[in-house]
Amino acid sequence: MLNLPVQEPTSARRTERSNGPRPAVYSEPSSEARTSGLALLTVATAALLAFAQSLPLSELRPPLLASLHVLVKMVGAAIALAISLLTWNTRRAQPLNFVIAGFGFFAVAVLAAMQLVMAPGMPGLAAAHDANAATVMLLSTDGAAIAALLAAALGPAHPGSPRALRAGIAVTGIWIAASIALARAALQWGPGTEQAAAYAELALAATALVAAGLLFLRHLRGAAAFALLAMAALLLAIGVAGGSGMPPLQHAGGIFSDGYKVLAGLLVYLALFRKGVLLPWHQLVESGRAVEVDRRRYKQLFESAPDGLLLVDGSGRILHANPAAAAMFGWASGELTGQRVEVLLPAALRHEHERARTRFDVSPQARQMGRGGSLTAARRDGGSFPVEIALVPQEFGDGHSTLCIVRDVTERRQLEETLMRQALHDALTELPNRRHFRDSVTKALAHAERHGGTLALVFIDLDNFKQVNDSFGHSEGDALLCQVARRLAQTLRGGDLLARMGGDEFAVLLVGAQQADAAAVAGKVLRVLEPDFAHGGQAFKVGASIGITMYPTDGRSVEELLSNADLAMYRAKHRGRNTWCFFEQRMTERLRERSSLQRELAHATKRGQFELAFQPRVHASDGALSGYEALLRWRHPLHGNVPPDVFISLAEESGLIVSIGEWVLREACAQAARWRAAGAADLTMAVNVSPHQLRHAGFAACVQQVLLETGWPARQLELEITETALMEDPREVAVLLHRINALGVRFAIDDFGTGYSSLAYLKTFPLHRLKVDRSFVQGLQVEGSDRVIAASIIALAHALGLEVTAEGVETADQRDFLREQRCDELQGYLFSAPISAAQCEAWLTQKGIPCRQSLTPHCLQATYVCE
Ligand SMILES: Nc1nc2c(ncn2[C@@H]2O[C@H](COP(=O)(O)O[C@H]3[C@@H](O)[C@H](n4cnc5c(=O)[nH]c(N)nc54)O[C@@H]3COP(=O)(O)O)[C@@H](O)[C@H]2O)c(=O)[nH]1
Repeated sequence: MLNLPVQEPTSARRTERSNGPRPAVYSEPSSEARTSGLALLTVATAALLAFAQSLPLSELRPPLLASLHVLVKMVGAAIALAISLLTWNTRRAQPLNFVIAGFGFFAVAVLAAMQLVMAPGMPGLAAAHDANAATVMLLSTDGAAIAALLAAALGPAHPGSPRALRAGIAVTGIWIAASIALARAALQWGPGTEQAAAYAELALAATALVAAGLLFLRHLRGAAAFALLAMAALLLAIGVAGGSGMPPLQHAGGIFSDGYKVLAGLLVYLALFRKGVLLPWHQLVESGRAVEVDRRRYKQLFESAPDGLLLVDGSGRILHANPAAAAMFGWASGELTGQRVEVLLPAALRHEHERARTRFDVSPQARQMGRGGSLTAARRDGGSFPVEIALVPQEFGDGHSTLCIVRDVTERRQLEETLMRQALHDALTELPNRRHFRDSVTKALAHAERHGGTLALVFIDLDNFKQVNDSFGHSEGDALLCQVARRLAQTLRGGDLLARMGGDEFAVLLVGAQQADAAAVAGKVLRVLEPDFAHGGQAFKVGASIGITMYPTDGRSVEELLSNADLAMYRAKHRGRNTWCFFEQRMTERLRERSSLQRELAHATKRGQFELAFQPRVHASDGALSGYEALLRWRHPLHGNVPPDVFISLAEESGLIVSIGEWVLREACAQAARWRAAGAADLTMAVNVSPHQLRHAGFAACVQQVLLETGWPARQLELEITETALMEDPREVAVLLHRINALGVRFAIDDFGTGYSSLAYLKTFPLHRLKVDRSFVQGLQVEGSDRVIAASIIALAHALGLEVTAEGVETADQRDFLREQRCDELQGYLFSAPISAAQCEAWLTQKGIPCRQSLTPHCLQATYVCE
């Protein structure tokens, strides 16, 4: 059986000793029944004594009577001595008032013995047999007993300090010495002191009665031992009063008087015995039982604890191991006892552990679970596993030992690793994520700063990914991202950190790289993305715009480097995508300028800084005017004309495009209505619509409202929507366009050929026109793919029942080719640049509604070269 160390730690015992005896011994349990039994016994004995007093003892012969009296006195002295010895031996378990009472009874014992020595017929003192001296001794003895009981009644019930004990001993000694001195003085007194002695006896008896009352009062307050003392004081009072005026010996009355005193002494002995011996013994038995209960409880806890518990002695030997520890380390229960604790460690760690244990033994300190990190432990079969331990130094009487609490953290460690992996890696591509990347850059920066190194951050944003995602669905998009991640990972070196920053953004950290290295990596990235990506029978083309920042020239913190790389990447996008760009300081200046422009844009409408320009569209067949495209112009008081390419994107970023777009729509329709009123009845007004406007819930209502307000016929309003905007959320957009189309409004798909539209979806939109992007038109001069593409787009549009407008027509060759391909409408500088409303009005007024008439150069005062 496992014997747990349940004794109190020596340190605890030391503390207790220094604090003196436990106060618990004074919390005497009430024992009313036993006290009443004793009271009955006392009363019975007293009654017996009273009865005995009626016996004819006085008829006994004087020597016999004297012997009997001496015997009674000897018993009394012996009891008094027993009381004082008991008190001395139990002085640590007794309260101070009882100890002082016990010391008083020592005086009683000594003085009673002297009385015996002084008795007639006893060999003894020189002054023996003197009646006065004997009376003094008797009075001193009785006085000592009564004083002792008074001390018990009035004295403090707390433990006595050594000083108080010494004082008690001194008083006792003084009392004895004073009594002897008085007895000696009494030798000089003449006869006739009997009367005074009788009064003194009566006074003592009265004092004993007072003591009895006080003791009884203390008994009533809950201390059972005082009941015995109260009864003792009462018997003493009877004894003292009964013996008053009698000669000390050879008198039957004196024997009875001393009998009461003997009885009183017995009760005092019993009271002190109960207090000093019985109660502590009961408490000892009780605490022994409690200790046993505790021992069982702790044993149960030890054995059922889910953690491994090992009690290891100072030499590293296992004293006890609980079943969980045995199971954890692959040992049978009980086998670990007696083993060295190092058997639980892999061989390679044992020596180091022994040294650490020796250091620990020199100054053992408790260690909390997991504080010292995790350790590797060994199973009996040689397998290892991670553990955390807590150490609790133990100090018992048999030397110090250590309780080791061992926890197998294998599962927790696996979970932590999984969580850590999830927290630092992208779930889709399994590449390090943004957080991981930032952490790595932070560390690399710290290292580079210390060692004067360099870093390059290559920020990669895929071109056209959004269109793929929107057109072909997210699963295709995800598959494409995984392929991109694989290709990038394969093309980079092992030491380079490739991360997915989110969406279609990737980043590479190149430690120790110079500009040339970063440029080489950017070039490699573009090359590796060049071949088509294939998934689900589809082929996708994905390019990338790459921004590069260098440490330390372009920034010194992660935030700065990342945001500058982002700026450089945007620059690359503006440069036409699929290229890379190093960060330059002026990019941040441009950013600042853009922010300030964006703030001013918010006030441009109410400050009247917006104007519309109108670019004519002509019929390809005869060059007759078919309509206008409204184009927004921002006349900035300081910056002059801000190009729409700049401010439209700012308006889109800030959301201002919704209100600005509404202003354009209203102005364009109002203007067209005025021209209509002037006779230009059949013209179409085309207005550009941003994807942000389409996403705005009130767009359809806004169009309806504008048409109502301006009176412009819905069928003569054409909303131009870019291919990309259509494909952002094709289903939602189709629903919206059908709602607006129901009003009669027509739709043109703008910049066709630059985006990624699905022909399947094109059929679902209520489209009327397709505008061929000017990038194809401008490539028509030379024989090549653009001619083929433009021709195909026109044919496709016609096949879908759409009219075709070619944008950016600048030369007659372009016009002729487009005519040949049966393009319906033409728009471009060849016919007119965008012109102001006033210029258009001047022309309309002069010519009188020239609908379906050839435009002439002079009338539009613009670069107009129509034949
Ligand atoms: N959502 C809105 N977008 C608008 C609005 N107003 C303009 N825009 C868009 O801004 C982009 C730039 O427009 P802009 O600078 O006005 O350029 C237009 C023409 O000036 C230009 N163009 C026309 N003919 C020629 C030509 O022969 N050669 C040549 N190099 N450029 C020419 O093309 C632009 C019109 O393009 P498009 O809209 O695709 O028909 C532009 O994307 C505008 O759409 C607005 O109110 N809302």
